[in-house]
Amino acid sequence: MKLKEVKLRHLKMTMKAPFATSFGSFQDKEFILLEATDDLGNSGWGESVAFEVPWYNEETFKTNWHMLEDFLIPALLNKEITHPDEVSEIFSSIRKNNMAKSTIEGAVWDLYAKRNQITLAKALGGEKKKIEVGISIGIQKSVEDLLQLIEGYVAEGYKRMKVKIKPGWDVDVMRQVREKFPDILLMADANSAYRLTDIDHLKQLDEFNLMMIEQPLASDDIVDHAKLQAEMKTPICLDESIHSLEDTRKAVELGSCKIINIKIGRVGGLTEAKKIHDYCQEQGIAVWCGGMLESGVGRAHNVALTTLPNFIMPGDTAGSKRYWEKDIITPEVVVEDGYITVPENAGIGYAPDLAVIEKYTIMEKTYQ
Ligand SMILES: O=C(O)CCC(=O)c1ccccc1C(=O)O
Ligand SMILES: [Mg+2]
Repeated sequence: MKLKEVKLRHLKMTMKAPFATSFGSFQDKEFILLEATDDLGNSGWGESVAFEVPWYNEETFKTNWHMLEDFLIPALLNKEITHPDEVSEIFSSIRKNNMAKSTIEGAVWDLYAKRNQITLAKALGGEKKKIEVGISIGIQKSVEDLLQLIEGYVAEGYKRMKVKIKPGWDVDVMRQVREKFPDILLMADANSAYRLTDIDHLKQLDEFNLMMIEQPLASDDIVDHAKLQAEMKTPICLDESIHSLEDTRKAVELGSCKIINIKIGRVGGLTEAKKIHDYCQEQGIAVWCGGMLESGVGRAHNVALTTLPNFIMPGDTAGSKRYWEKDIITPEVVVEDGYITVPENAGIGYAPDLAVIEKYTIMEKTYQ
């Protein structure tokens, strides 16, 4: 297959409610949608999960646009590609910029599946017909607000509650959540808000029977996480620290975590995500699929990846309506009783709605 044309669109969508983490709050989401057209006229879709501000990692949607326009699109246009795994090889001389790489690599995977008339899930080797999902809940104004939200999400059927924490919004909050909901699957995500010197404070979280604590320490650390894990009963899950299979191997060998959150963008695409999945499966390390407040296109990729067998814990891929008044795909991603039914149409399985996409588009540019 050959990519004959690539279109980048800069979209702006507004979430129903702000989402607050230890590093900042989001409501407007500006991001890049990529549409690649092959030699048969098929369209493959990818989404950049980089945010406007480099809080979560060093990339932004503008650095992604630059990388795509100046390096990544030219490296793929009109090149014969037999399998999407070749994309990461072609990009191997370009360092990092994983979210930029993943944007176009995802579109190539979608095209590959569409050309073979199979679902993206099947192309990846996934077999689940439905996937179990949880929900990630931002920092709230009051504990009452948080408890009320959790009550609603439990009633909707979400299988696992993830509560964002930061210094001043942690042990007491988790205690109150656990008291009110003694039996739910519960976890906390600190987004790197602590240091190893906070170890005595963090150890108090061991009381609450949490499934895991996600990324408590620095976003570039695996050494201090190993020291913390040795002292904590609660499993540590790494998010920000893991960019590749190599990072995963080192973290597992050091004992830095017992669980890995796989985000396709953070690791540079589906091929690397699958490698991490396979390695963790061999090592007995559980994985689950993280989220980046995606639109329907990125969400569809997450759904497909989660069909792989070692995604044994509910992910952060909530339904479209948790984020958007109107998502950009038809149908939207729907969660019923905590499950998403994996779509059966070829490729990502949801159809990007061009009319809706146009409404959210600020700028677009085509490359041939
Ligand atoms: O609902 C989602 O998409 C996941 C939300 C989430 O937790 C998150 C959102 C933005 C940046 C980082 C994270 C994270 O997983 O750390
Ligand atoms: Mg996280």
